[in-house]
Amino acid sequence: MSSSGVTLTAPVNIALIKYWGKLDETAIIPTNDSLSFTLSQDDMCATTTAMTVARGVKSKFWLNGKEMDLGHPRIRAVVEEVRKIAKVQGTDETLLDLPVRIASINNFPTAAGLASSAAGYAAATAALGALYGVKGDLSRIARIGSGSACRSISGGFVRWIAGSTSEDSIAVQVAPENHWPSLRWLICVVRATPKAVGSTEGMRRTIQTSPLMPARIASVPDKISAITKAIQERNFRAMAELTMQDSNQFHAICLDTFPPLFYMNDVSHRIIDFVHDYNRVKGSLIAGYTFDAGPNACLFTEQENFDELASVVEALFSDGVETDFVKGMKPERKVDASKLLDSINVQPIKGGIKYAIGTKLGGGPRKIDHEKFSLLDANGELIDRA
Ligand SMILES: Nc1ncnc2c1ncn2[C@@H]1O[C@H](COP(=O)(O)OP(=O)(O)OP(=O)(O)O)[C@@H](O)[C@H]1O
Ligand SMILES: C[C@@](O)(CCOP(=O)(O)OP(=O)(O)O)CC(=O)O
Repeated sequence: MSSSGVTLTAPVNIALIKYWGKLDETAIIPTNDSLSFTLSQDDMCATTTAMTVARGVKSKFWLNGKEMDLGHPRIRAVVEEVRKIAKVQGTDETLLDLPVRIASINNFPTAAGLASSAAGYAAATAALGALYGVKGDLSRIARIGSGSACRSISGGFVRWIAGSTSEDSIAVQVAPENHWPSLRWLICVVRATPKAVGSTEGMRRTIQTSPLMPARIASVPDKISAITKAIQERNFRAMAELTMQDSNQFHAICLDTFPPLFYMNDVSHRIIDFVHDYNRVKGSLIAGYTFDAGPNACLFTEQENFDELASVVEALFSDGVETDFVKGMKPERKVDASKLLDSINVQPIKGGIKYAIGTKLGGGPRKIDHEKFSLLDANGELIDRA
């Protein structure tokens, strides 16, 4: 009954210079360029299967095992755009006319400020693109699903060029995934439940009400140039400073929005204090942070400091009960942080961080064995992989 199917994974990306604000809400044209770091899919990813089914069978979409509305404007826009481009490129129209089934799962919290929409729409775009044989740039298709998704179409460091039309608002790679192999990330899950105000609504409110927003938009081009140079030169200090400052500015803009957007919480603020104090104690800027639209902290450092950073974070913020605190890429060894902790002027918050995910720089979407890992059976029905 099924005619063809594709299964693949797509990565999360975390912005170092944030996207926040749209000039065009439907086409998702942002107010400014943004620049991100693609995380390894060995640790965090969205997995998506897309397949055509026989005429007369209903098209369907499942997210994390739950059926969703395929008529949702964003997912529908992605399906329609992939089909439109495939048609122009000469794909057989009988294939494009068949009903489609899509199933996706995230192996990390959904809608909690950990860029699930980025990985999810990049996976959907790449899977549909492969299903229909689309060639060329997929980033502008992923962008109409969720702006930040365009950056998950490539690995390494990626810049989303704002552009001014649906055609020229695309993501391009600034440096490949093997450019800076020593970088390590520790994604600290402070809260895994969906946030109160989603990014789309939050940025709409900011555009309408924040008097500080024009100054931020004007400051972004210089920041993009400076961070691109820092990345090219593998200058950790410059990259970390620019990233932390941009995260802080983004959250200042959120507070300047009316009514205000409180994405970070007390634990997030304590983590920020900790990173600055840790750098002070170490006598050098060796760790940085950035926060998306939620309280979860994305900490980063280089490989030589990763084990110590993970141990100190665990000592200060874990509940002390969870034995498997760091998931994903684990530290090679536990470091005795007691001496260091004596010098750090930050009060612990026990249980403030539920768990952390260790990871590094990674590549763009990758096809996986459809027969083995498909989320749909041969009839296009959901396979329970929970
Ligand atoms: N794997 C997926 N496939 C398709 N759509 C997804 C997937 N994962 C998430 N989404 C969509 O993205 C929405 C969540 O987006 P939202 O921007 O609110 O959160 P987030 O992406 O986790 O956080 P942020 O963008 O602030 O980092 C979900 O409600 C769903 O509509
Ligand atoms: C804070 C951010 O993570 C905002 C991401 O916003 P989304 O891409 O989720 O928003 P929509 O385009 O409305 O879907 C910053 C960033 O990733 O650049």
